[in-house]
Amino acid sequence: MARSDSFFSTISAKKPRPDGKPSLSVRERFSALKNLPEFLRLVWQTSPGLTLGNVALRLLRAALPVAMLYVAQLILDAVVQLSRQPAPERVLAPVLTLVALEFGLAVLSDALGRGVALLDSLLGDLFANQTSIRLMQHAAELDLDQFEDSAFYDKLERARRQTLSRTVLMSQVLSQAQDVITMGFLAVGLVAFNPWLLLLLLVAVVPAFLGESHFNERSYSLVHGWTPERRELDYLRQTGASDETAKEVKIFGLSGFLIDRFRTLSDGFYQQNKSLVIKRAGWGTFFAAVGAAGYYAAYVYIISQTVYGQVSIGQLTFLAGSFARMRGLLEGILSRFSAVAEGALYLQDFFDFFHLQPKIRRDEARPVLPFPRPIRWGFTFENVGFKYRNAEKWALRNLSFELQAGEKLALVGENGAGKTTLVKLLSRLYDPTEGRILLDGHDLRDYDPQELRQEIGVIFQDFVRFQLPAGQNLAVGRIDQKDNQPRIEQAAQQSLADSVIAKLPGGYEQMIGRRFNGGVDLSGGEWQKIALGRAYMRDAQLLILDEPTAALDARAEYEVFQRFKELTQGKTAVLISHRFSTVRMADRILVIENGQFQEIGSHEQLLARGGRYAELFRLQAAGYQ
Ligand SMILES: Nc1ncnc2c1ncn2[C@@H]1O[C@H](COP(=O)(O)OP(=O)(O)OP(=O)(O)O)[C@@H](O)[C@H]1O
Repeated sequence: MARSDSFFSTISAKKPRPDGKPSLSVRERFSALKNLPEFLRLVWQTSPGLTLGNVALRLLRAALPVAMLYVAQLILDAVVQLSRQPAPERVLAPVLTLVALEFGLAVLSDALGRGVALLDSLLGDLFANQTSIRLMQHAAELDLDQFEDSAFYDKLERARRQTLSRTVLMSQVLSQAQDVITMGFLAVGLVAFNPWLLLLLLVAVVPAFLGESHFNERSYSLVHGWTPERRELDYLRQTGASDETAKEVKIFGLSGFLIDRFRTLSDGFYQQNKSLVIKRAGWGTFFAAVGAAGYYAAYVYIISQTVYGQVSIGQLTFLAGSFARMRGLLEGILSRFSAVAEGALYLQDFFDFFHLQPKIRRDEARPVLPFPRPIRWGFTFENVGFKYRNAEKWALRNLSFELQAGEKLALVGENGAGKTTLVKLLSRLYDPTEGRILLDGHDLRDYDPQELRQEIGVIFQDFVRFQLPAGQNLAVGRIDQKDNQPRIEQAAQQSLADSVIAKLPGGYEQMIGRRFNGGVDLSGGEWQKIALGRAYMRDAQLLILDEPTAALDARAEYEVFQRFKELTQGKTAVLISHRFSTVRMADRILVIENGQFQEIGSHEQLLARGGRYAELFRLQAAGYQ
């Protein structure tokens, strides 16, 4: 074998992982075990009853192998004894009693095994469900900004993927404890006979353990390092075959492109994994042979002791059985140790994810102001600047203006000008990088973000098309009112969604979207009316509509805005639109260009001013002539 391929060179070289980090050392692996107590605490919290039952059954089961071997020894010795007596004096009854005892133990062992498997599976299912829930809860608390960080996504992805493997880890840890106890029982018998046998056992098993743990470490490194690519693979798989993308994939003939990329990535992983599993199989065979040699050496020794009359035939079977069993157990314990250590490493990702804390949250150390009801003066932007994570360019800079209480303000600007960003800052999905935003004279950060969001109704241009029944799709605007049918119907009337719902076969109960059975899809404009209804579900003091009518026909748009003016009387509203027919209805219009303040004023004032707004307005008006 080439030097570079040898096990010893790979174990010593600390090869870099595909993600550039060095591979994990044995010490790192041991230190990952520190995650186990916290993990076991979570298992216990999942169900103390099932956990206790599981441990009790496993303890009982741990004692059975040595008991069965001992009964087998008694049976053989009794048989040998009997065979030496003259035939008429032989009595079978004591032997049969022993056989019945062994039969009972065998049945008990099987029943306990099944009981353990049952409790493992129930506990595992509960644990997987609870961790998935915790995962969703925690993800919901985090900042939007964190979701835009790819390292965060990788963490989330690893944490999510491990929901199932963590239940495996749980039974591995419990089985480990069970096997250690069984080993302890068996070791007592073996040491009593000859302590050297125990040493022989270690010599037979330890190299296999080292090999196994080395390859586990490499396998973890490989999988860990490939997380971004595996995320991309999932994305490609989803894009290549999903209802949402099928239309464009077909029209643009994208399937070949997607499949090529998938093939390149998946082949890369396959090749790296293949070389690893081949090496693993080779070294595994070698170490298994070493283990077998150890076992047969011990066997020969025990046989010779039997031949020379040092031990009985029954003891021979007990010792040989003990040794074989211990070898199996020790191998299992050691290799499971590296699997457990590997699982504990993955656990690190899981806990890391839970240790991520949002920045935008109520600061307990800072006094929190009650949200003003009603808002008295409004919002003030003071020299506000914002840069997205990892972005070179400022999305907004030096922005100062006032949004007065009760005012309808329209935002105008070309694509990428920063309109949506402004709205995200207003609803505290992000905090400004520079400057500050005030509400009634106080920094927005002095209010509870939760309360602030309750007072704001925002419909974004990329609103979510929830695959839910029509009524609930509206109710997501205020989910605690999901059973308040009159309120849902009122919101539907206000947003014109009522006419859409009237045409659905199932009315408010009709599932919308094609993902689930019996779902009906809507047109873009119909979806928009539903989304708009979400804003009316709220009793918000500030309503923000980010291009709410882009997909509506001219008549619907006119109606929506007539209603919008009526329905938001006395409320503050921000409206983003590229249609000037809509924009001109606002009290004032703020024009932004390249993230910078350009001008502000009423439609008439801005036209008279002859600036950017007037230019854009005339440009659009010319299109209609
Ligand atoms: N999540 C993000 N990460 C990095 N950059 C972003 C992100 N979202 C927006 N940007 C950038 O910030 C700038 C402003 O984007 P924004 O969405 O606020 O523009 P907009 O005026 O709403 O555009 P449109 O009219 O196209 O909706 C753009 O240059 C955009 O590329």
